Amino acid sequence: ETKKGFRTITHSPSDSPSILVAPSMSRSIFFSKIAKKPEDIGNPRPLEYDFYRKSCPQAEKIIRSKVRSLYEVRSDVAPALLRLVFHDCFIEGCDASVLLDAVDGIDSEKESPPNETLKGFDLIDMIKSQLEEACPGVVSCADILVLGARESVVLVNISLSLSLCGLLSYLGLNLEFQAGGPFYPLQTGRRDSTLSFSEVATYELPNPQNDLPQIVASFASRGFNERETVSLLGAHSIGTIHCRFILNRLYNFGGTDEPDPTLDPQFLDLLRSKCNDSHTSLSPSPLLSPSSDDGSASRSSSSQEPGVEMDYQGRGSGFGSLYYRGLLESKGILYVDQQLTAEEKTEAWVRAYASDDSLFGRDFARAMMKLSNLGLLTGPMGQVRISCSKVA
Ligand code: HEM
Ligand SMILES: [Ca+2]
Repeated sequence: ETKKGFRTITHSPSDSPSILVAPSMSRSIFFSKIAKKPEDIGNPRPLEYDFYRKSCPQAEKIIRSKVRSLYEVRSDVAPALLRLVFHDCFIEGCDASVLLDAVDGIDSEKESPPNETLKGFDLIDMIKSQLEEACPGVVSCADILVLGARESVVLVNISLSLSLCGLLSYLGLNLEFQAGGPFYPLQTGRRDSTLSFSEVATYELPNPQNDLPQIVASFASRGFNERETVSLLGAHSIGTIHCRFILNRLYNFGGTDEPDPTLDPQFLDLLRSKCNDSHTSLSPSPLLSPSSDDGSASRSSSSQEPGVEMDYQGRGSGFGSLYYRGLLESKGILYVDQQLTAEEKTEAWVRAYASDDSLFGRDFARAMMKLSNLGLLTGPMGQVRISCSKVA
């Protein structure tokens, strides 16, 4: 009873000025309707390395092997889990709030417009059910999200370096390669929220049409500097962008009836060949015009929607550096991506990462650790859900 409504906000982004928060959406008003402050909660416990060592010693191993086995059969596993952790941690911290279904007429984050094309909920459920078999009620969905994203990053890099190794040995070059990319250590012991923050997600997740000052302000409101922001966007090395997010750049940029003039002309042709004009009327950007569509319906239909692979040249190797090299050649797919080269203060980092993979790897790993530790909700706050989409 009193458990429901527990919420700690160690990190409260709207306390700091954020141009992305609509004035009408005052957080305190929103919370006061649904959140009760617990009377006697004790001190929150810090995270620990291998938090589950006694309660569920095989937890991290189960997550790793499940992500790996899913990755072998589904190529979208890594991008789905990586994006999911960003969308969870950015909104009220890493508390699995993004996974909750709507209940009793309260909208869920999942259904908020910026989350309409999120994927990977089914993957989290599969991992969770294996953990529930091994240790019922012990491992939080929030920890599954951060650990699952970390395993995805490692896998992407392993497979990329292996394919590079394969190519080199095919060419008769026997160079030694260290497989595996930026692995980052993560502490555990996060707990799951009992609340979903639909309005916060709607107004505070960055929009693909944001310009550089908006991107910088948005990430700064979560404690990220420009260097960290540029490195995090390197996540856009993998996955798919649906056409709806870039149609305006291709056909009618800022109402001009012309494409975005900063796009490389050949690249523009390539993107147009994947996203033709007829899609314009079919799919207005949900991020520009929030719709009342059911989130799950548009999620399943978005898998059939046309899109552009982020590694569009089949570039294979190079999580990070090839994304940044693309930006230097005016071949950013999203408007936000290309905005990273709009000013010297961020372009300098784009250049640095374009030419130095290991610098990028280190910075990305550090920024992912920081992202994974936003807004901690630890015992005795929150709860451990049994099913990740429902409050326990
Ligand atoms: C300014 C900040 C950002 C904006 C506006 C943004 C926006 C977007 C958009 C519009 C898509 C395409 C979604 C679709 O077509 O379904 C996307 C995909 C993706 N984003 Fe971001 N993003 C941002 C930052 C990040 C960060 C920080 C991460 C992770 C650390 C991330 C990870 C991903 C991944 C992995 C995908 C591919 C998803 C997939 O293929 O399923 N993004 N992003
Ligand atoms: Ca969250």
